[in-house]
Parts: sequence; structure tokens; C-alpha cells
Amino acid sequence: MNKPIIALDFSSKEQVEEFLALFGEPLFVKVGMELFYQEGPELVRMIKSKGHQIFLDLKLHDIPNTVESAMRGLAKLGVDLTNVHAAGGVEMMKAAKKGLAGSTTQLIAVTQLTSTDETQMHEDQLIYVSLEESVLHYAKQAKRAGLDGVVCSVLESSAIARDCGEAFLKVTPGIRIAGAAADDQKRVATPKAAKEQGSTHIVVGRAITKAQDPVAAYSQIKNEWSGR
Ligand SMILES: O=c1ccn([C@@H]2O[C@H](COP(=O)(O)O)[C@@H](O)[C@H]2O)c(=O)[nH]1
Repeated sequence: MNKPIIALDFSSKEQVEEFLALFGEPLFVKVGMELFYQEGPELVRMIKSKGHQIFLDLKLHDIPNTVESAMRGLAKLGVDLTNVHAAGGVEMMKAAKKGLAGSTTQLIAVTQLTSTDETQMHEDQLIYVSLEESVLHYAKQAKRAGLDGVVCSVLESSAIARDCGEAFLKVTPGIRIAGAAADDQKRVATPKAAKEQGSTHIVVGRAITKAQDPVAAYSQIKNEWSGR
């Protein structure tokens, strides 16, 4: 069972160090745009040197040549997982994979953000299919491009497992403890539901980082996710 991925949505290295010091065990953490744009590759190296696994969530989306070159740079960081937007297309996803050649970094694609619901997808993106159909389409495109999996919500995990296989990664943010506020997320689910629906990873930010006791919150989520 993969550890829950903790989204380190902080703005400074000091905040990250303070947070990580609370835990006496190796973690799987996510470094996203907020942190990376302020602290850069050095922060990633620091987290790695402490023995944690890293999902570098930069969601690249550009022309294939640019994405390939950017991935060539990211490959040197030795992170465990990174990503692109599937909306960039199969050619772009193949270029991203080419840029990572020779590294052990796994590559996944964002399908529809978990902050998007079907109405928004219709109105903002002019994509007139169901949200599940859109997510499944992007998942199949990612598989065709040779990627290791996708970012999706728990609500689509079982359909992706059916169409793309159980081993294809289903990395699912939008995780909330039962009854907690969804905040800006639209497609949310509990860690227990994620396990039942076949997610391979869960990504949890505020439910842990903003908790009164982040270690206790992490432990509760980890237990629910692992079925204990
Ligand atoms: O579709 C997506 C893709 C990425 N995320 C990221 O996951 C975390 C979720 O944070 P919470 O506080 O648990 O809501 C955050 O870093 C997002 O950038 C996502 O939510 N949805």
C-alpha cells in the first residue's frame, strides 16, 4: 500500500522543515507550484536528502519541445513522480516521457482537475461529454503515450482501472475526512472510498497541514487508507 502523499503547500523552506520535523518517519510528499516557484530545486534536494519520496507536481503544459527539455532538467532531480497536463496532447506527453529517459521518475498526466465539476467543464472548456468520459479519454491518451498513470478523482478510479488496468497509477487528490469542508475541491472522497474504488495513491494537503495535530491527522488518514 503506497503511503498517503502529503501536499506540502507551504511558501518557504523554513515552514517545510518545521513541518517535516514533526514526523519521525519517511514520508511521501508532494512539492507543488507554490513551493517550487519560491524555493526551487534546492528544496527538492533537501527533502530527498532526508529520505522522503517526492511527487513533483508542476503540471507541465506547453509545446512538445519545451516540455521535453524541461523534463530533461527535472530528471536530474531524481524525484519519484512528476506530471504533465493530458490536455497538452499525446505528442506532448510522449515528449515529456522522452525527456525523462534514463531516470527512474514515473510520469503521470492530470486529466480533469479535482476542482472542476461537469458544469464548469462544459462552460469553461466547451467539452460537452460527461466528466467521467472526459477523464477516461485523457487516461486512455496518457496510456497510449506510454505514461505510468494519471491524476484523477476517486470518483473515476474504478472506471480507469477497468479501461487502463489496475497497475496504471490513479493518483487521487480531493481527499477529505467524512463531513469535512470541500474548500475549493468539487470531486471529493474519503480515504476509505479511495481504497474501495481502486486509487493507487491519495494526495492530502489541508486535512493534514492545517490540522491542529498534523501527525495525528496523518495517522488517521493512513489507517483509513490502509484499511486498519
Ligand atoms: O486535480 C488536482 C491536481 C492536483 N491537486 C493538488 O493536490 C493538493 C490537494 O490539496 P488539498 O488541500 O488536500 O485540497 C493541492 O496541492 C493541489 O494542488 C488537486 O487538488 N487536484
